Amino acid sequence: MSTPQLILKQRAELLAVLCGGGSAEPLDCVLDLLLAWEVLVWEDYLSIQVAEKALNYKVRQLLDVVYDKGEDACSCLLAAMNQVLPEEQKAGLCFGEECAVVGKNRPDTATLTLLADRPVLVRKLRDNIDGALNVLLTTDCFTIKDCDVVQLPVYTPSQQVRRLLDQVRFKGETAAKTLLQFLEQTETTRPNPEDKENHPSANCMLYQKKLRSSVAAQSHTLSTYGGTGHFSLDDIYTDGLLEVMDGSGETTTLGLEDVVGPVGTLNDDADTFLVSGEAGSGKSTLLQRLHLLWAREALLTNIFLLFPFSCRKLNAEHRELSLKELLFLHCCWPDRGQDEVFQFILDHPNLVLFTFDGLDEFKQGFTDEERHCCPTKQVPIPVLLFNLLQGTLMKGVMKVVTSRPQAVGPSLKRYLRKEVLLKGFSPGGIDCFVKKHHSDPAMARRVIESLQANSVLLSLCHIPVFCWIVTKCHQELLGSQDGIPQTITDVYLLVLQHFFQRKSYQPQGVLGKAWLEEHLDTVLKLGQLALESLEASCYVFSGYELQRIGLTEQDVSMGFLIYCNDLSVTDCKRYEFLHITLQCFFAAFYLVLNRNSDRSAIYRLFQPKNKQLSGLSQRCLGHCIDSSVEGVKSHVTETPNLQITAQFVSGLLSQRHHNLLQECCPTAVRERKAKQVVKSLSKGMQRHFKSIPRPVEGEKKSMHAMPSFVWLIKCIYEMQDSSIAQDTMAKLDVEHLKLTYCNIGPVECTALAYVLKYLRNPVGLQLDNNSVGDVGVEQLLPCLHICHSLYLRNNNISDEGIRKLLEKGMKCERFQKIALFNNNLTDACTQHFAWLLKSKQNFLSLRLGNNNITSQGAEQLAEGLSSNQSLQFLGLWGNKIGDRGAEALADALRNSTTLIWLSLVDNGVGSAGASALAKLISQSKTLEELWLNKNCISREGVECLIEALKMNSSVKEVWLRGNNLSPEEEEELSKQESRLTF
Ligand SMILES: Nc1ncnc2c1ncn2[C@@H]1O[C@H](COP(=O)(O)OP(=O)(O)OP(=O)(O)O)[C@@H](O)[C@H]1O
Repeated sequence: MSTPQLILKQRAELLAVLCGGGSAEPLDCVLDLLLAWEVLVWEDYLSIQVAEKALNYKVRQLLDVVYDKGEDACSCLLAAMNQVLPEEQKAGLCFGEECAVVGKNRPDTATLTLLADRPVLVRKLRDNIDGALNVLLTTDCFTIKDCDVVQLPVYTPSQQVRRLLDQVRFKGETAAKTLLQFLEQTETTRPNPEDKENHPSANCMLYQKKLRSSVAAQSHTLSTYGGTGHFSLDDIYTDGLLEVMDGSGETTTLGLEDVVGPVGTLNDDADTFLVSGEAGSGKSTLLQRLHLLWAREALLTNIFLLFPFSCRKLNAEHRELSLKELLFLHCCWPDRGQDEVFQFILDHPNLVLFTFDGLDEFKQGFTDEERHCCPTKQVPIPVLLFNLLQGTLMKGVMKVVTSRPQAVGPSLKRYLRKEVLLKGFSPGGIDCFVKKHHSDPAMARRVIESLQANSVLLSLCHIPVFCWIVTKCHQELLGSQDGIPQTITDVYLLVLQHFFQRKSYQPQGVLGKAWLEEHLDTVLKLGQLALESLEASCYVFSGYELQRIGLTEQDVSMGFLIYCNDLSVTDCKRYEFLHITLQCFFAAFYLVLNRNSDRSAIYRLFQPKNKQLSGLSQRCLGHCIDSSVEGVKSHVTETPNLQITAQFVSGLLSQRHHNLLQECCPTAVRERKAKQVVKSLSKGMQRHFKSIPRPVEGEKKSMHAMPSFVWLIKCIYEMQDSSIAQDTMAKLDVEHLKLTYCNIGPVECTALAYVLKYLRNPVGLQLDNNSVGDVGVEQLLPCLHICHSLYLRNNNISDEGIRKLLEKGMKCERFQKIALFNNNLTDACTQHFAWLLKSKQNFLSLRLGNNNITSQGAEQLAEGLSSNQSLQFLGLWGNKIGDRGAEALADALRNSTTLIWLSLVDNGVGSAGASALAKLISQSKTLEELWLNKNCISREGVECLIEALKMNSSVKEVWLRGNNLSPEEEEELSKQESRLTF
């Protein structure tokens, strides 16, 4: 194969390796060589190195320019890449035959010498840029402005040298001569820089060792278990569901190792990887696992240094710091050669990774208003963090950030390389976690059985933090006399009981009925701390703050607060709640039980957008609020925590917990607060309903849920009062309810069904692109009777979920349409659809695209279709039904008097299938559109279709793009029948 062909064939791979690490260094090195070998002339170089263009643009430009230059230039490009790329990146690439770069005569001008020696000069000058600039300045070859252009801190030292060389060339022969003379003079006195470049020095190696061992120490146990029994991360870590979405909305499941891999990349030029997930979905734990595996050299082996940061802890850093100080103070300090280690970091951004856990907890919302690119200048922490995320500072260093989705606004999204969604545990993950948690297999089995017997509880366990609580409180759970927990408030009350029980002197399981009253003082103090600090976005507390609130050592020993595992240099002990959701729970308790709270506290909680710090919080938490941040527009990241708190407030004020709370708070106060909650929920819903636009003529009245709609529904669910749900839904009048991309998992499905079942009129429920799963499907069943259509595209649903859904669906008179594109369905689900079609003679639309249905499945479906006289739309796009499947379906549909639309796109259907479909066409009086794109139908098959169309007047279009036909055949056949589209 010729070298231009080689380049063309491997274009994607070459692009990937030259852009892969996000660093421009490999491309720059290749350009240096090509300039030196005279493959590129200066104009070519300028057309590639366009300052404002992204790296991938430049690489593409290089490939195009060299390709146009022909065979020799292409050979040289491959040779240059072979020389520049590290061995592991060359695997799988073909560089063609070794190309001898023809030795050229020594150039006769200094300017040309700079080009010919460019690769060597970059290495030589890197450690002496200041010296070179000095000489150029004093000889008047350069102005101060020229020096500034070269020394922009955003450049790595190699890039600074290249800018210097470019500038010298621009200045002309005198400047070039001056630079060469300078080099000659300094040459003899310099140590060999080449060794330094490729191999980290002994000091760097030592630092790496120290960093690895401190990261390992910090990450090997799970912090939530501190004080309540230890689990090493190895013993308990269970893989969560990780997904990434590409630009076209398709999702792919990922492994931990792919979090910083290329799959799902949306922006080649960015270096920030976001892992987003709801509260307690396991983001911090995932990061901890990543850290531990790096420290053990089991993952991210190409990363030389990994610096872990917690945004929670960065909140407490009020000093202005430089990047160097941030790294060394907050992670670990080099024992030797600080400057050398830091220089190594600056020179090798592609070997460094930063992680920032919990961006949602960072006090200040992301902004890119203040640019900062100097690694040694001290600036406030937010400026440092935001510039790192944008890549203005330390371009090329990979950054992994975790956050709840609500905290990631469009301004940050622009700087994301990709977004990975963490969706909690799969059903298999729940089992695995319980087994890891209980070393006694019999106990594990009992817990799993009790979960399986209660689908509400099972749905909660998809969120790891709930799974942890449920598993941890198994004793209270299995022996509960108050019924099985239904809501997250129930689950967190279990935790409370569990912790108090541990410290009680009473025998196991007999915490007195008045247990809350007994511990009320502790609960209220913890509640006060929790609420005040939530309002101030403060999650770490000093001993002084605990004292101020009156928390004693005994209160702390209950285990709800843990020591904050902090690597940074501060001597005082600091505390945090076991998990942020527990902080929300205590805050809710305080709002509910505190007799002195101001009367509008509940209303304010349900209007987080208008949130203002209460006088109390301002007074008490002045020290928590970063003075440098005051005055900056308030950020919205605490809203999710306040929303969780509101959920708990709703739950605690529900009638179900009347007995528990009756001795702790006067009934009249509680009832007043409960009324406030109901009023707030009702008002919140009204706001949503008012936002519903008037339907355009001919279209359905439809509501696209705003983000807080699901939250309000969850609050109503926590109250467990059907009359509230009923009253709310009585006011909703829509035909279509759209909840796509709303992070709806099984827990949300439970709440949705609880409320939506009271809708007055039937509705189309659109839940595409969520994580409903089989358990979520089961949770939706109580509202299926009110759904005329159910859209569940891309939701991880398998055959078992469908079995349960259709069992109920068959009995629901109004249920007429279902869309299940892109789930995990196989032939095992088609018999259920066949029953549905047989038994429901008003069913209209069945869309099963992009699943794994083969000819067998199609045959099963055909059985149902042959006795159905209602179906109008059947979509099987992207399955594998083949000719046999197409024949079975065509046979079964021949007697249909209702079918309007049929899609068998991309199903491996050939001419035999087409000729069976031709018979369907010849008999059908209703079919209007037949979609057969991307199959393997040849001329013979199309001719059958043409013959059949002669006898049919209902069909308007037959789509045949991407079949086995030449362009000439397509042209000829479309002339014969205008309804065919190729
Ligand atoms: N992969 C996992 N394996 C085992 N346990 C897990 C896993 N993920 C989470 N957990 C459990 O759930 C708890 C909460 O998880 P974690 O703190 O990682 O969630 P998070 O998404 O960071 O929450 P938040 O957004 O509220 O800070 C952990 O302390 C641990 O007990």
